[in-house]
Amino acid sequence: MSRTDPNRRSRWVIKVGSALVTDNGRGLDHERIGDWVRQIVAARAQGIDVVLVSSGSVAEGVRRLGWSRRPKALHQLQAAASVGQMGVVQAYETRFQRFDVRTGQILLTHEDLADRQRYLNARVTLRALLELGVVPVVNENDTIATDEIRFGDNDTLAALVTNLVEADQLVILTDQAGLFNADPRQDASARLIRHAAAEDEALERLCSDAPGVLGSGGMRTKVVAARRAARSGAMTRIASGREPDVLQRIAAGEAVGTCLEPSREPLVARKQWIAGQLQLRGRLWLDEGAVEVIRGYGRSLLPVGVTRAEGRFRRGEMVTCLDPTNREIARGLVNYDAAAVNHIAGQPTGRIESLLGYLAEPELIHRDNLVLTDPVPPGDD
Ligand SMILES: Nc1ncnc2c1ncn2[C@@H]1O[C@H](COP(=O)(O)OP(=O)(O)O)[C@@H](O)[C@H]1O
Ligand SMILES: N[C@@H](CCC(=O)OP(=O)(O)O)C(=O)O
Repeated sequence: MSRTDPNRRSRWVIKVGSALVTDNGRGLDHERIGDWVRQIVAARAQGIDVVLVSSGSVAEGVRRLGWSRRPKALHQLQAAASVGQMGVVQAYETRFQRFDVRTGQILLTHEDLADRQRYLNARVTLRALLELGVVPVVNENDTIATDEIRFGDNDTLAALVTNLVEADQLVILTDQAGLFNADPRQDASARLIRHAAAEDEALERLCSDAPGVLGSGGMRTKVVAARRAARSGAMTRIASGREPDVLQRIAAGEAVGTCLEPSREPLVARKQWIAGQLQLRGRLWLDEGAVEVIRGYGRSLLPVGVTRAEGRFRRGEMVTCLDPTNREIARGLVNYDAAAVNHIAGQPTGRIESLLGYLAEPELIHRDNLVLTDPVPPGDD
């Protein structure tokens, strides 16, 4: 479902930082985790689907291994992440279980989101989890990511996940009340910024480079994350995870923390984002019926409405959709490669599996991934 669908539940990505999750390195803060879980369960009942991005694996691993401080060597960080991640996911799973809500672990690397195929796979999995009512718990796959390919901080990862699932809002919970006009650790007179434009590059200059002892990005990566999230039209909220009922108050519309708003209207942002993502790799010709349901009702494109395909595109790449008179009506990310599309063109969805031997998706292009081309006024072509 796209952001414009009136029946759509809203979607938040909630990121929680290491210091919060591990009570400043003392160990997983089960009580606080339980409190966020309670609020997430309440938010879901109000129509908000949540993807959780949680840090804490390294900090918790360091503690479990009995080390006195965060190591510098990558192999030690990776070992700590491997040990600590067990505790992080277990803590969420245990708490959600009390509300009869399932969780699913997703560990991502930079490459998973840079490579189109893997990007699409991650997206499909996350969407499937949300449709099943599961709360995905995401972290970077620290155990295999090397220095060159690491996100390094979960603020960046959370922003990319926000774009990936087209979330309406990215909520970054941290150990400060929000973004201040100077680092409150260094300047006691620093004031909280309540509202700003996410694209405002001057915000970065307000952030000191130093993260907390346990965090890795500091405030700068949060501000940059807000800018990234704004590219797909999402708003970012930076707030304290220690504030009572913080998530519920945000859901109720209260001005908690710092609100970083995208300047562009979400649909415009979303269109530009899809269009800016990829090059056109192929063309699909649609029959009149498909043109009508896509234009008129914003439906997904099914194989039955396609007459033929041209180009050497792969799954996940962008194709243009043409009407029988060669006029472009939409662009979108296709779920099958060119050979497969030509094989299933004109066929009902129920036959995909027997024709190809597998079913990647029931749609050729899901409506979430389909951007209508502005209609050409009569006589204007
Ligand atoms: N302008 C600022 N406003 C708020 N915090 C700031 C600012 N500049 C730097 N910081 C620092 O960023 C820290 C939060 O970043 P970090 O430790 O990485 O948190 P997290 O673990 O939640 O990701 C704060 O504790 C604060 O000291
Ligand atoms: N993947 C790492 C994330 C480190 C990180 O970004 O921490 P933070 O700046 O506290 O969100 C971990 O789980 O320890």
